[in-house]
Amino acid sequence: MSIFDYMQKYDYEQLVFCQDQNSGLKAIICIHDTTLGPALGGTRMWPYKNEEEAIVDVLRLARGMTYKNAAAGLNIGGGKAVIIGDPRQHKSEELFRAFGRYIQGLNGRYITAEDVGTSVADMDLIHLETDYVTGVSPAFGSSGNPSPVTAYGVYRGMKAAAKRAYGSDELSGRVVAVQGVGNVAYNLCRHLHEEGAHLIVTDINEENVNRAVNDFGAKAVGVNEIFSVECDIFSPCALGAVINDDTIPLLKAKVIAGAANNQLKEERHGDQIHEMGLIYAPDYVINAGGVINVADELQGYNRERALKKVETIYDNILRVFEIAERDGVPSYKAADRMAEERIASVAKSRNTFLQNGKTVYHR
Ligand SMILES: NC(=O)c1ccc[n+]([C@@H]2O[C@H](COP(=O)([O-])OP(=O)(O)OC[C@H]3O[C@@H](n4cnc5c(N)ncnc54)[C@H](O)[C@@H]3O)[C@@H](O)[C@H]2O)c1
Ligand SMILES: CC(C)C[C@H](N)C(=O)O
Repeated sequence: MSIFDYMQKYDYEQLVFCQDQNSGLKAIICIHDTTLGPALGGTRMWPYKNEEEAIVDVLRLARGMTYKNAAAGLNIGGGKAVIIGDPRQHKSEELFRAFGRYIQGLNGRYITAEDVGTSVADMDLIHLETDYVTGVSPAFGSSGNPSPVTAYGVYRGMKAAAKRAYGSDELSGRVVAVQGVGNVAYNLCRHLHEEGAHLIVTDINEENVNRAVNDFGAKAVGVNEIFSVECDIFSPCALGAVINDDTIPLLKAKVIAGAANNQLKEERHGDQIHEMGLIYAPDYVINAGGVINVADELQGYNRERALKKVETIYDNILRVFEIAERDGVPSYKAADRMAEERIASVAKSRNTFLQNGKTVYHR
């Protein structure tokens, strides 16, 4: 399919290619939809094999942010950026500053933040060239690393999913199996441990496993074992596509609730777990804490206000289950409907009330 055909199919607004010979920057910024507000989404740095792989990724990720931001109740549209390169080798001040200048050139239509392969330090460099970056160091009045706040949102969403499955959101005594104990999941484990949940963890990084074992008394298992352990809740917090033909038959949990993006390998896997009676908290609804936190910076960052908003992930997850019941669909489809209904209703009200062609922010 041609790029324009694909953009037309999912109604993308803009795709921007950025090249800077001096720093070696090769980046792509994608703005999917700005109905709700400026497009906000992180910058991923990844050693893509070729340009096509990078284009496909940025298109998919940007559309995902439209849904994530809408479902979270933010007045923010969806976008994302990718930098082609190895984050362990190709980072430099010049590269991020060049990238920042391209973002500035979009004059606020796209606002960036952290994603896989980028950090607060990288955002600080981008910030030297543009106003349109979030997740910058707290020293600049910004919100810093989004991961702990993402974790808090996942914890809240997990409680809502437990309520749906077991009639109580109490996690004390529940067994939670966590796949990947990195930045987000370490903080998630802390919340779960404090509430009295029992943790089973795995990671390809031994140091991360040891940290969870030592700090929270977690039981460590092998990376393939995690899918089949006896537990109440399975929490995918590593990479995407872990709910698939191979793993579904192994799962013992009644609830799936974790931080990873794109957990379902294909939509049909969402149908399959629904038919099996599993309670699945859709990934982009439960892991929206990070973007809710960085979006708060657009009003002048207030951590208390941001955390209050992150708490509403609990209600958003329950609302998804209500829509699923209302429409007789799996929860992943219900989440899409929740996001689409909100975008459509705001678009309609703008058509009705906007007469001067200017953008207004509905708060
Ligand atoms: N950081 C955020 O604020 C945020 C926000 C939304 C979504 N997410 C998503 O949540 C997930 C975790 O993000 P993070 O920031 O904690 O990343 P991270 O890299 O810090 O943690 C991921 C962990 O998973 C481990 N891992 C990778 N492959 C594995 C495998 N096959 N088996 C077991 N462990 C494996 C890694 O070693 C690492 O410890 C990612 O999918 C990310 O896209 C993160
Ligand atoms: C804006 C970022 C903090 C968003 C985060 N990378 C996510 O996937 O939700």
